[in-house]
Amino acid sequence: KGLRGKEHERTPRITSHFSQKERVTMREALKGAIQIPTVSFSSKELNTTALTEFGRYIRKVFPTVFQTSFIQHEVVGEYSHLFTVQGSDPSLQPYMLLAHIDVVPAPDEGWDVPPFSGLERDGFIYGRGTLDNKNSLMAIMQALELLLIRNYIPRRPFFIALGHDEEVSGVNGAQKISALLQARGVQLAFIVDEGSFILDGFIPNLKKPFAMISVSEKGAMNLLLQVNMTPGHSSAPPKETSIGILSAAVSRLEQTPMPNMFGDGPMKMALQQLANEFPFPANIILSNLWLFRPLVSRWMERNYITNALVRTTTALTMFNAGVKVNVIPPVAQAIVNLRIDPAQTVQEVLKLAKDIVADDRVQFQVLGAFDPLPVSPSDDQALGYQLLRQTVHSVFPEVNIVVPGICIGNTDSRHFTNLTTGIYRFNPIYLQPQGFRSIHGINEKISVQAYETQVKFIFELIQNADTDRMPAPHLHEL
Ligand SMILES: CCCCCCCC/C=C\CCCCCCCC(=O)N[C@@H](CCCCN)C(=O)O
Ligand SMILES: [Zn+2]
Ligand SMILES: [Zn+2]
Repeated sequence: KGLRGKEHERTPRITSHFSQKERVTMREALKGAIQIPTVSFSSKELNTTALTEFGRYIRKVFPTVFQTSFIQHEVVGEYSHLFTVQGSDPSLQPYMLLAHIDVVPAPDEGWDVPPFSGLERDGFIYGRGTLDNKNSLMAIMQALELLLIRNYIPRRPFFIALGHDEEVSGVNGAQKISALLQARGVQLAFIVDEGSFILDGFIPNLKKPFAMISVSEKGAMNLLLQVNMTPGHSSAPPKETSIGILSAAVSRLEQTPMPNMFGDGPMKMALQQLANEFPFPANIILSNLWLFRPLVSRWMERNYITNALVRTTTALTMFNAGVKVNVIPPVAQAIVNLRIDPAQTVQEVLKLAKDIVADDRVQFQVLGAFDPLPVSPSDDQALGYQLLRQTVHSVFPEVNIVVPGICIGNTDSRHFTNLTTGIYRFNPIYLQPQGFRSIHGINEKISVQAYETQVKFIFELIQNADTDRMPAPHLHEL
């Protein structure tokens, strides 16, 4: 199965029809992946046994990928995987499909079925990772396996990168893969990663689902706030304690939202492109943002998810104080997790936070921070965006709106800005608000049908990418 003599040869298009046996095999393969508890608790606490087992598992369920001579497989950072698919036309710029192996913890409480059972119930496969992100990982590998079984030879070279520590920063997985490719002089046409969906029911009055391809992602900052006071006997307390001062400070942060930044970024473009899908008068309002921008920016604030799309969010996530019931606490500490709007920077947000707290007794320490990601192109010449748009239209003919957006969470793709300006975050599956809450929450699940469609999507996308022409021009879906 080498590429010798196959240079520039086009293999005929293969229809994405899967046999009953293949459909059973692919769903069982996903269940098996869910059963391996590749949990990242912290950057120092990964389940390395499970990560090793996962490496063995993908070799077992995708044998053709591992046996194909024009595909090179490397383990990076001990547990991450990089596949280099040569492609028969090296003159075409490569792209990358990205997914991650690790998942966040999932205590059994609250789940209808145990989170690592991979059980199927009423047409859904349940478990941690079914939406974030073993569905993508398995669909990418499965689609390639099925294409190879059908003797498909990709024209355009591409990489598959499977990070093992995305949930705790990606520094030992995605970041090392990125450095390795940079050292090899690789430049990518585009990257497709997790991070957005075909959104259904997120916007009141908008009945139709639409695909949102995230072209940027928010920055982040973990801020430690600390107050030190002289300890003493609780029978004669001072007027204010470290706990009281710190509580007031974090409460001010929670009660004072960061400024609404809705303006010229991807979200404005998204709402303009969605305008005609709304009933009167919202359609008129959204088509005339030059006039109604203040009204729309306030409307976006009303729901906690759309609110996250227009401003830096402030989440109080940890609080620690006190050593004994009758001791005035010497120190109180809190951690605030901020997600930074693409129109702001870490430094601007840090200053805003200090101004809101406005109390010199509170010390600030930035535990970790990075700026928002640059906005990837979504114009007619943006190959990655147009290929995704084309593939959405063919695999989901009922979805006629594709818009650019921003990703409110962080993804491994942020480690690849050195290799490409085209980073697109998109999972080809329908997501309702309930599904959104299940990500990192309880009863995360994917329908068997949605997973099969995700495999079909990647199967089509790989073939669509094997073109040297741009997909048909973008007809503004207004
Ligand atoms: C007008 C349109 C309304 C749209 C509503 C938007 C709905 C948002 C949909 C999906 C967002 C899901 C985000 C999934 C990606 C999150 C990945 C993730 O959890 N990353 C972690 C990384 C942690 C790294 C350690 N620092 C995270 O962000 O916490
Ligand atoms: Zn994820
Ligand atoms: Zn996650």
